[in-house]
Amino acid sequence: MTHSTIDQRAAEPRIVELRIGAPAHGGHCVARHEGRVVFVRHALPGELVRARLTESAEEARFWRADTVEVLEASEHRVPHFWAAADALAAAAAGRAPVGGAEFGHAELGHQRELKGRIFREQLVRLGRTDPDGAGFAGVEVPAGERADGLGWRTRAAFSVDEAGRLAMNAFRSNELVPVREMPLAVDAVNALRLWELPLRGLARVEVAVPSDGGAPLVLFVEHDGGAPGLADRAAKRLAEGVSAAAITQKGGSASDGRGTLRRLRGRTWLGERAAGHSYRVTGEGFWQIHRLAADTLAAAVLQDLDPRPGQRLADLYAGAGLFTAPLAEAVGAAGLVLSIEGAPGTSRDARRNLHGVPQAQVVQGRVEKTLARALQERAEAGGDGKLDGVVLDPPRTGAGKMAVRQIAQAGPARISYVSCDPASFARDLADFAREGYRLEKVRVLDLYPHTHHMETVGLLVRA
Ligand SMILES: C[S@@+](CC[C@H](N)C(=O)[O-])C[C@H]1O[C@@H](n2cnc3c(N)ncnc32)[C@H](O)[C@@H]1O
Repeated sequence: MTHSTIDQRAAEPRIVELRIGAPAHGGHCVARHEGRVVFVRHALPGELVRARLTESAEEARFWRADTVEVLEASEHRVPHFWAAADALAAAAAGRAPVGGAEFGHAELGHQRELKGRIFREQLVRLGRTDPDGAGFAGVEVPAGERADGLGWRTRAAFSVDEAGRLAMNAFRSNELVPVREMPLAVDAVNALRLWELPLRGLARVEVAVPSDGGAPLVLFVEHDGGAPGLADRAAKRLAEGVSAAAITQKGGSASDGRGTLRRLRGRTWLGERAAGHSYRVTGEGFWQIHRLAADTLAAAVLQDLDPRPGQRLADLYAGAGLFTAPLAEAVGAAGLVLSIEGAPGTSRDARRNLHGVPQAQVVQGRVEKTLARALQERAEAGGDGKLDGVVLDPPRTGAGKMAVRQIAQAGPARISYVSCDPASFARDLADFAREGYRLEKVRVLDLYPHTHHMETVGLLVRA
């Protein structure tokens, strides 16, 4: 019996005809084939499609499929804006579409409607919470967004194929698809024309551009033990003013403190501005991806937490200190913002960004391991170890029970929860409910147009 769920019979793909049902979390729609659930990509609710089974092990509870032909199209279907990500064009050419624009075949308004349905379903099913009771008013478009939903990514990561071409991965696959544009990225990324650089022998290329349009930083990721000088050669071909660095990955990324970042030209960091503050973000260090996200989220968090002078707050999963800086300003010298970030490189950025702000206490470590201890230390130093408010912005996996319990034990009156995943947000909501918190208000922002992702900002208060 095979334990692989990937359908290896590529020479003889199994095509099935499916009537498409509801949208599901993760960028799929649900269909049924001979009683079994099939998660179908690149289809829309109501459509009749022919789909290639991409995972179809007999023993699997559900299968996966990708649309290759639309027999009855939804009224919301539109031509895909990006050939490399267009599933139908890819199927016709006998290749897979690149991931990262999996909703590009739907009108933008319909994409947001689907995200709203998915969000509501996750909250009710996993969070036992009615989002409408918390004022959920549908997925919002951030102020300043382009009407076509393109040109928003300030960060992009590419692979390099064996022929040295800039490429991206197909969904859940090692298959590399060469690309010569990235329509979701800001113009400054496409203006680099990375696909024209000599990349053969490099592992990946990552690019970041400051949200306000400053000079880009290109990271050339070298294979461990790869030929020397490849990154230097590619960097020389970049336009003047573009910074470049090389990373040799030894099982991790530079911001994890396990890789090495080598300056090739210009700076190894980006200067970002948001919420009236300046930030330095090194190499691979975390910064919000959508050009409008940092300002939009900081404003939402400040509105929900409503910080006052002298208050004690915590910014958890703090990154380079995006929320810590404005919160520290609001609580003033008599207050406290405990800023906890796990990645050593990103935490070093936070330390630099908050240098000279004594009320911001930067702690590097995992929230679930450090929060209770940091508060205990404050209690031993004469405080009560309590917090007035908390903002948490965990990675896709969410905060988890241990972190939720420690946050609740600190007794904050207000918790602002920023989330990029409705499922983990919903699960954490259920844990917060067990600790006596309820969702008072929730907003969902479309900070990832043309993908299935969404950003949530929830305000929790004591029940
Ligand atoms: C979604 S980002 C948010 C960063 C920041 N709030 C911002 O908006 O720029 C999540 C951050 O959490 C960090 N992280 C992931 N797991 C963590 C953990 N268990 N404890 C602390 N930080 C963690 C990541 O390194 C990343 O910087």
